[in-house]
Amino acid sequence: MLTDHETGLIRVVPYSFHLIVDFAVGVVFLAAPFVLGFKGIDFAYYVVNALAVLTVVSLHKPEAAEPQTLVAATLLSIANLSSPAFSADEYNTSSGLTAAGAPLGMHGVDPVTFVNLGNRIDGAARHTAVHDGVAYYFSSKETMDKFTAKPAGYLPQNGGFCTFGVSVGKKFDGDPQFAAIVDGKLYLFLNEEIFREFQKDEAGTIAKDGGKPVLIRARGAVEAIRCKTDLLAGVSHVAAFPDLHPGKYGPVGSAILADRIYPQLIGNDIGCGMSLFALDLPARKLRLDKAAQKIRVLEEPWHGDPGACLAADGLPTDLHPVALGTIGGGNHFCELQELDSLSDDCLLAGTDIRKGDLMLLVHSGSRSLGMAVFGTVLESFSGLDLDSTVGRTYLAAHNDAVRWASLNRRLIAERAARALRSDLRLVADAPHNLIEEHDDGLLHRKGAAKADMPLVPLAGSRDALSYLLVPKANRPEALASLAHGSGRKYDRRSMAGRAGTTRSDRDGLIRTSFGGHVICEDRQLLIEEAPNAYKDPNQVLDDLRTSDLAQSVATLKPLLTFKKAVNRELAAARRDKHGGCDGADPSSALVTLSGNQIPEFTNTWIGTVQWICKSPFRAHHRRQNWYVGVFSIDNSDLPEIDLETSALRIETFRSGGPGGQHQNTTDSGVRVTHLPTGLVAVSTDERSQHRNRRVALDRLVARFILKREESLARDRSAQNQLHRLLERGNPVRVFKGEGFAEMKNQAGGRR
Ligand SMILES: Nc1nc2c(ncn2[C@@H]2O[C@H](COP(=O)(O)O)[C@@H](O)[C@H]2O)c(=O)[nH]1
Ligand SMILES: [Mn+2]
Repeated sequence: MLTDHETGLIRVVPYSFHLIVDFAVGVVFLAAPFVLGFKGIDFAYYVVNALAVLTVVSLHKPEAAEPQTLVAATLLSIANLSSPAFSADEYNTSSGLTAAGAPLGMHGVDPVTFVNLGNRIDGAARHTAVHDGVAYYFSSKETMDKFTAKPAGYLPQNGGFCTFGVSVGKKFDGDPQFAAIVDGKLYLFLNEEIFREFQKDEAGTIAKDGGKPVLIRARGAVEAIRCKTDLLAGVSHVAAFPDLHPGKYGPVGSAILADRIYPQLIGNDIGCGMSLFALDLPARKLRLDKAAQKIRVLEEPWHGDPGACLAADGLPTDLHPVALGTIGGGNHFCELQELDSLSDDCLLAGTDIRKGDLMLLVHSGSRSLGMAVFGTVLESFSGLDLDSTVGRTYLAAHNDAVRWASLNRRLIAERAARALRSDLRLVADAPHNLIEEHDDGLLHRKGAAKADMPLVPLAGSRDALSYLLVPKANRPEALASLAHGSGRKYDRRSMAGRAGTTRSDRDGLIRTSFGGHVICEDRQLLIEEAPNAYKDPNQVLDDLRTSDLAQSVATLKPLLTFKKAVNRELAAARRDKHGGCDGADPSSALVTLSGNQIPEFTNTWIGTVQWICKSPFRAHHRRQNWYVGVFSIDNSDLPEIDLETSALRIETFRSGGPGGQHQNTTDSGVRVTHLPTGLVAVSTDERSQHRNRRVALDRLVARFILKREESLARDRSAQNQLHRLLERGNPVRVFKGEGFAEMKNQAGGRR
């Protein structure tokens, strides 16, 4: 056995040598305090360290590695408790961990010999392959290579859980001693008794597992969704899809019908969705390296005409123009893909797409517009009544954000297409975070694609195929929705230990197994969004197919994924200014106060506050005096909108909206102007003037709230400049030390 010292002078040494060195260190540490006459804490320090080293060395038995494995296993399982590892939910890894700490599948039995020859042979740790976070042992390199080339051909069904258990909705250990191969697929069972039960009705038991894909693949999330929807009043129907996973406010991959509006179910990225476009450029003509340079334009602000674009899409001409044409952070992306296969041309007749075409898949939402809209109802955990002013106002602003997000995806695609000198046409636009008014209630889709349309994209990951789906129309229980992606397997925080841990690992993250490129110059984001953070999209597709919810008509191969580029000149300038660091730490903070004695309180703080202490963050900095400027900002004079006053001008006009013939005979369109602010809202959405008036008023209120949010944000950034006015000296309060003890003046008052 060898040990690998990644940072040592001699990297790989025999394990026995490693043990001898450790043993010698232990003996020296034990002898040193006696020889050198140490006492007290020094004595204890050496003895405790010596005993720890010698205990670990003594645990080793050369012929069997179990003790170390056990220690590692215990530590790892404790570590795993604190970071959700969904793979434990999807795969049966009850046989423990490998020596390297990965969960072990199939009880260490070689799945390839089992499937190919029906032989149950134990694999060896030296032939280990890891798939989806689970390790499998193989009896030879040949079987391991076979598995790596095509894992799906050898993996046990139902994640290695007992097939009979799964058929009755339970997850029991699947023991390879009790196994069956049916149609080339491997099924495992808990014990002999259960295995005999299975033999009574093989086909029936296997068929039953196909009906429960969600329960098998995401049990934790299903339990979470049940809890969540049990707590919400007025929920009448829930549909969950195979990409289901826990989200910040609620389950992602779900459609929920309720009689109230639950903004929390949608969160702040209102209108997020996937839009797929076909380019007029065949993949064979693409120069990937050149395209990678050109597509960086997406990081620059967009310089188009926002007013014209917004108006053309029936949106207010000044609705959040600043962020238009840009992707945003998180897992949003613009991906250049090749149409890899097309299953049935006639199904796609309308779209005129062919194998070998270049496509763009854009995933983006409503940026800070959605955040501002959500910010107005952040605390409405018990939902909003559709007939309340706040409910209608939220929904109107939400609807605008959904349309804004769709327009934004189109603008992003147009920018990318222009950079690649190509035209483009829309193939599918499917939002997946939105609320819709339906006859039987309010349909909340969170990470569930709107599927009452001919084609729906299903995103894989930047290193997996994506798919184009045709939804099945005859499944009302799916609430006109579908899976939107593969869904997260690991949360963002836990990705730090799962990807990009070594330099070569990190370098690998910007290449894909399809020979593609990834542009993501934010290292943390690159790791958080690594392909292994996601479930297998092929499995999601399989689940959709077996549940008869959709069929795939095209596969899309990722070539170039754009997420985030750094403007190198700007970054260098910023680094120079901040003396080598990027100046990313916050230099000011905004504190909002409420209550009735605010002036009395703030008067004792406004001015300069001094802190006397060596900085715990800058150990070598000699400075001991730090100053903070405290300024008061009063935003209580922002006007409230009052719809009952004569401050409104309401005009009607002949509408070009969906009024059909009706539109020519009456003035159904309504324009409302709020005279003090000049804000205008228009509606031609409805046939009746009365309803258009209501919609326009709702829009006006929503726009007013947005304006307030935007102006507050602007004020905040102006106020952040205040720290430049800081006076160093003459402090109103002085604090000392890491405990911030306040220093008093001679009269015993504040200094
Ligand atoms: N083709 C790509 N798909 C990706 C990428 N990163 C993530 N994804 C998939 O998109 C969905 C988006 O999920 P959401 O809940 O945040 O809307 C996710 O489930 C993945 O399947 C990528 O770079 N390329
Ligand atoms: Mn999304």
